[in-house]
Amino acid sequence: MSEWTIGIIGGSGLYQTDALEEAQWIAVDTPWGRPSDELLIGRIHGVKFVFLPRHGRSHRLPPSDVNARANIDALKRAGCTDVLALSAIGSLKEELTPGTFVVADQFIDRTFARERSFFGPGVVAHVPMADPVCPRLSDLAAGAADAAEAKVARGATYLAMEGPQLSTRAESRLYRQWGADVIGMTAMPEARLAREAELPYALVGMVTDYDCWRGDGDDVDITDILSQLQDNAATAQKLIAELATGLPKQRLPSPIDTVLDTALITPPAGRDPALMAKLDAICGRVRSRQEGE
Ligand SMILES: CSC[C@H]1O[C@H](OP(=O)(O)O)[C@H](O)[C@@H]1O
Ligand SMILES: Nc1ncnc2[nH]cnc12
Repeated sequence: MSEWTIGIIGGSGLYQTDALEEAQWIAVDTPWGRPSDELLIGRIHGVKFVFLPRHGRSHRLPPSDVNARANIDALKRAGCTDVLALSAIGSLKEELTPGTFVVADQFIDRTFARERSFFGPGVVAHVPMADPVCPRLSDLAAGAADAAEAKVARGATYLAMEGPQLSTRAESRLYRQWGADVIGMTAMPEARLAREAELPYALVGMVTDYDCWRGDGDDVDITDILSQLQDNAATAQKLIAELATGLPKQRLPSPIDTVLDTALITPPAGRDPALMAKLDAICGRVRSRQEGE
C-alpha cells in the first residue's frame, strides 16, 4: 500500500485550481519537450495533487499542438500515481444535456496528427487498451462529481477528433451511428500515453453543447461553449476538492501500475540505450527490476 499523488489535467476553461493548499507552480522539462505549462503542485486534505492546464494557462495550444507525451511524462516525473483528466465535450445524445459530467469508459480515436507512443524503434511495447480507463479512479471521480452536485452520467464512449474545426453535420451523425456518446479533441492520445506510463487514467467530460447532429437551427457555437465552460469549471473545482475527501487513506496497487512487465517486449540486451535513457521516467521501474534480475 502507498500514498496517492493525483495528477489533474485541466481542460478548456480549467486553467488552475483554488483547491490546493501551499500550491506552487513548478517548471518541469522532459525528454519529449516542454509540457503545456508549469505544474501546480500542492495538497488537499494532506493528499498531494499535481495540476496541469492542458492548453496552457493562457489557452495558447490548440488540440493538435498539445504535447501529450511531455504532459504525461511530466506528471509521472512529478510522482503522480493516477491521472484524472477533465475535458470540455460535445454531446451526441439527447439525454446528455449541457452541464452533465460524463465519466467516459471507452474511446474511438479519430486523431491523426499527433505523437501517440513513447516507444518506437529500439524499444517496443504493446500495452493493452481494451479497457482504457481505470475503473477505480473513474468510480472515485464519479463519486466526487456527485458530491459536487453535478448531474453525472457513468460510462460513455468518447470520440476524439483532430480538430481544431468542429465536426460537419454528416460526421456528427456518423459518430452517433458508431455508438459514440460524446465528442472532444484531446483525450487521445493522452489516455494511450497514460497507459504506457503505467498511470491509471480516468476522464470526466463536461458537456458544453450538443454538437451539430440535431440540425434544429441550434448548432454548436463557440460563444455558447464558452459560457457553459465557465459554469462547468466552477463545479469542476468542487469535484477536485471532493475527490481528495473521497480517496481511501492508502492506495492499493492497480494492475495498470505494472502493465509494462508484460507489454515491453524488447529484451534488455536488444534495447536501444538512447531511447531507454529518454524513457527514464516512463519505464525506469521496469528497467531497474529487470536489470536486477
Ligand atoms: C473550446 S471547446 C473545444 C476544445 O475544448 C476541449 O478541450 P479539452 O478537452 O482540453 O477541455 C475540446 O476537446 C477542444 O479542444
Ligand atoms: N462539439 C464539440 N466537438 C468537439 N470538441 C468539443 N469540445 C466541446 N464541444 C465540442
